[in-house]
Amino acid sequence: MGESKSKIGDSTLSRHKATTIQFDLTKPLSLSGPSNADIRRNAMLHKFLITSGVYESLEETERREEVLAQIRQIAKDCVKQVTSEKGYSSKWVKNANVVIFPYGSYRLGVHGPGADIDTLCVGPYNVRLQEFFSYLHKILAKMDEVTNLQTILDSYVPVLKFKFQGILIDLVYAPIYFRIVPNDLDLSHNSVLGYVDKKAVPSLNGYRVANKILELVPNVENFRTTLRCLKLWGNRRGLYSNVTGFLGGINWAILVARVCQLYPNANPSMLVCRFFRVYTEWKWPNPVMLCPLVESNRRRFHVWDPRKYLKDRTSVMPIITPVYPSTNSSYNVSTTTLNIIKDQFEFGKKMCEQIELRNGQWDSLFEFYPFFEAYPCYLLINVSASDEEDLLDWKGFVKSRLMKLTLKIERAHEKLQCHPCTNAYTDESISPARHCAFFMGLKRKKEETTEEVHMQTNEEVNVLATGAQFADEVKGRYPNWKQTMDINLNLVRREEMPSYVFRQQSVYMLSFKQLSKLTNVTK
Ligand SMILES: Nc1ncnc2c1ncn2[C@@H]1O[C@H](COP(=O)(O)OP(=O)(O)OP(=O)(O)O)[C@@H](O)[C@H]1O
Ligand SMILES: [Mg+2]
Repeated sequence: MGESKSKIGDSTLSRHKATTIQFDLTKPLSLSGPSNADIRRNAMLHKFLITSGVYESLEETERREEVLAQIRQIAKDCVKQVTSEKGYSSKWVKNANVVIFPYGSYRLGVHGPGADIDTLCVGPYNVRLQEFFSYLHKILAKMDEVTNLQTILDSYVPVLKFKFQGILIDLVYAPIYFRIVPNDLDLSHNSVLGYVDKKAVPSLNGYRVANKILELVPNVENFRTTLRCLKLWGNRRGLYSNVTGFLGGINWAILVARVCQLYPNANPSMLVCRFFRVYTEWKWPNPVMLCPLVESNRRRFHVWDPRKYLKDRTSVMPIITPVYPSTNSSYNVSTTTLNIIKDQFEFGKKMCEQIELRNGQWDSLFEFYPFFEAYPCYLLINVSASDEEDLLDWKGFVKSRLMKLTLKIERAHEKLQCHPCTNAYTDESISPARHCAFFMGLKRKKEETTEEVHMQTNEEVNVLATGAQFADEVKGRYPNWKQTMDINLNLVRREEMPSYVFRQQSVYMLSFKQLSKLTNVTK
């Protein structure tokens, strides 16, 4: 096929040495287009995607647009009201404006049914983030169409999360140093970053990144279809979750976009197979980048660069955002989760080879990962609170700390390997609104033995002690912790797995379309 493998992730780099990291972008690996067989496989893939329910209905698309229009109006009223209450003239109030920029998977055009809409709201400088969120929170709390309202101010990107007519919205806000925010505001040029506070840059960049990705791929439609495939695949193989140390939407988007650049004329079925070929060959921690790193003369922001910054040398699977200031979007991936991801990519490569060789079915590639069969023992992390609202915040916090638990166990028990499950489960017999459970598979590391070995009693005791320590730390670190919020950890053997896990697992295994209609399952 005239393809060259030589430059994938470059060199034989085995350890993270900044000086030997490959920063140059290689040229396409192949300019070949699809053969007749590729065209047939692509048609089968397309059918498979439709039956898997990754596309939303026209009705839902229209509803999303209506919801965005309503949110724009509410946000605009909100800035007007805050401006007025702060004593600005009636002219200021009249001119107070916001511009809404959807980003994330919605902007990329790859969102499935039930996906969130990530929305950037740019407002005037006189309405600060806290004021905007607090005012908007009050307005939304009174609306019947709004549920699950949550303001998260202490995260890297402060966000207001809510469901509007059942559609999940993640709203971020950036006040800009303009007296009047023009409706045709252009965020593409780097100079726009000079008009916002440093803290607002990550909020603006979500939108800038999505736009840049679309600009940098050779064929947007092929990119979209391939990305839909990989998002579905990642979900089914238990790899779709940034917070648990695997890969989130942005990571999949950049990984796929790079493959599209390497094979500019390939169709989606080819690109899916090339994806696994490229990333099973990739020499991590060489970074995946879509364009060269851009530095600014003013050096106002940190641009990811292990040649300059020691901290950036700890990235194990760098996937770099394509706009200034570039960051490593996969900072949560650890050596443990990278190994799990690599194993799964090998699985993907094997399945694709069979599909290509024997004209196999796509189902085999997209098989669900049998998480609850894969390990002899599991750590069960029970999380509870007194009501639904408290549980929502508390379990979110616990989930964001699970990565730390993985590292803690592996550090304390060198022989063990941890595999966090990306889904949360609920024992319906307790009270779904007040409890949920996370699981981690545990086994001896590969080099120890290829056989499954149950943990010894002293190991079990030690793991539970590490777990108890983790539980205390999480409670201590959670700023809104209450006596009624609890977390406890137990070990469960595979044969003793509680039955609610299997009932809910089968719910997860339903297609996305059906899944989005079920409200009692936590993503
Ligand atoms: N780790 C990160 N680094 C840089 N940007 C991020 C990161 N996480 C999220 N973002 C930004 O926020 C956007 C929305 O994140 P989100 O997790 O909703 O992904 P998504 O691409 O919308 O996929 P999904 O369909 O799962 O919602 C991303 O597209 C990206 O621009
Ligand atoms: Mg999203």
